[in-house]
Amino acid sequence: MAKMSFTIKVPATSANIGPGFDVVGLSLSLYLTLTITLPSSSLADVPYKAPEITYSGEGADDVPLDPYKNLTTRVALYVLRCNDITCSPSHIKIHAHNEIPFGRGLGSSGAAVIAGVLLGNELGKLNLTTERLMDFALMVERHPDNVTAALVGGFVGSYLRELDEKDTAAASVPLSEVLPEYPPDAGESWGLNPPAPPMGIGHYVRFGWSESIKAVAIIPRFELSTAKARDVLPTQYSRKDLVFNLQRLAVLTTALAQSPPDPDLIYEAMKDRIHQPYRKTLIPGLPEVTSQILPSTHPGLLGICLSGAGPTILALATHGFEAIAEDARKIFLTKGIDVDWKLLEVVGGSVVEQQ
Ligand SMILES: Nc1ncnc2c1ncn2[C@@H]1O[C@H](COP(=O)(O)OP(=O)(O)O)[C@@H](O)[C@H]1O
Ligand SMILES: N[C@@H](CCOP(=O)(O)O)C(=O)O
Repeated sequence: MAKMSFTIKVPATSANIGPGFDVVGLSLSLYLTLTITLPSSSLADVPYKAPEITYSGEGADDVPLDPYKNLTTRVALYVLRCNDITCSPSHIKIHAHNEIPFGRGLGSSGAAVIAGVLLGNELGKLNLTTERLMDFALMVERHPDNVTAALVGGFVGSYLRELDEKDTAAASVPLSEVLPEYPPDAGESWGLNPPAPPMGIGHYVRFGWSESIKAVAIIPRFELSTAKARDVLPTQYSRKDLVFNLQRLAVLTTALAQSPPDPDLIYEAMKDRIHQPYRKTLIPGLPEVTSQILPSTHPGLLGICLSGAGPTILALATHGFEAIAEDARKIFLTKGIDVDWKLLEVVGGSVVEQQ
């Protein structure tokens, strides 16, 4: 039987970049790559067979290989079912190779969600626009910073449109309804389609990025789920703290595009009072690393912050990468935490390629 295949390659992301909590994201050079093989001839006479998943790389020991439990294939099925396609094509094989560590603040779940949306779009031959792909991703991920950067690439800012009452209700359905448990028990029907997203939920703009700036990801060897790191955040903030972040974010989005980048401007512009102060209880060493590694002590450093919900630290720098990472390692070691570090580039967004 002749086979056809295609690949879906989705980058890692670092969200927030200090003051831009739930607003800005950066796509980085670590990838989740799916290779999908499907039979080219009809299998009308053969019983249906659900996708067969194999997996290598980060998370390989933990990730569910059951297509009704795996995040990526569940999201693909959500996209298909919202478009009146009841299941994936029969007899497909999906190999996932993942370089993005789980639960470290480098957007592994955002990448899995975008991979799933793109997979559903390809399998269903749906030709969805970028805007509609985003709608589906936002029904699962709910904050736009990682998924936008993972889909479109680069340094991006995004907001969620104010929805009317009906669309607010549609966009607020629990995740268990968006990604219900499948398949039904033998003999039972698949039920109604899951709730489709409202149209045009997310909007974004890509900022400039100075090519001289690289990202040092200092990755502690422990996982922190984004849900847990969101649970420690307050629901209300003082005007002083909001203005502190807004002032810095306004400067940061342009300062990172300037050549040469100005460390005096950027270091201060990457400070935050909305999420990092609350997350330090979950990440021993966070305040020390972000306050002791400075442009004056580490030439080349531009700014330093928590990556996404953590625990990874993101240092933006033009040179001196190793000294920054090794000194961060020393500080984390005083708290009993070992780290790995990677020098990453800012890259383009997701790519689907027919083989
Ligand atoms: N490639 C993947 N395939 C399936 N599930 C994934 C994949 N990547 C991440 N996940 C799921 O997302 C979880 C991590 O999400 P989250 O807590 O938001 O952290 P992160 O900062 O890495 O996005 C993992 O524990 C796993 O359940
Ligand atoms: N804005 C979110 C970003 C979460 O990113 P992740 O990579 O940790 O999933 C937050 O800060 O909670």
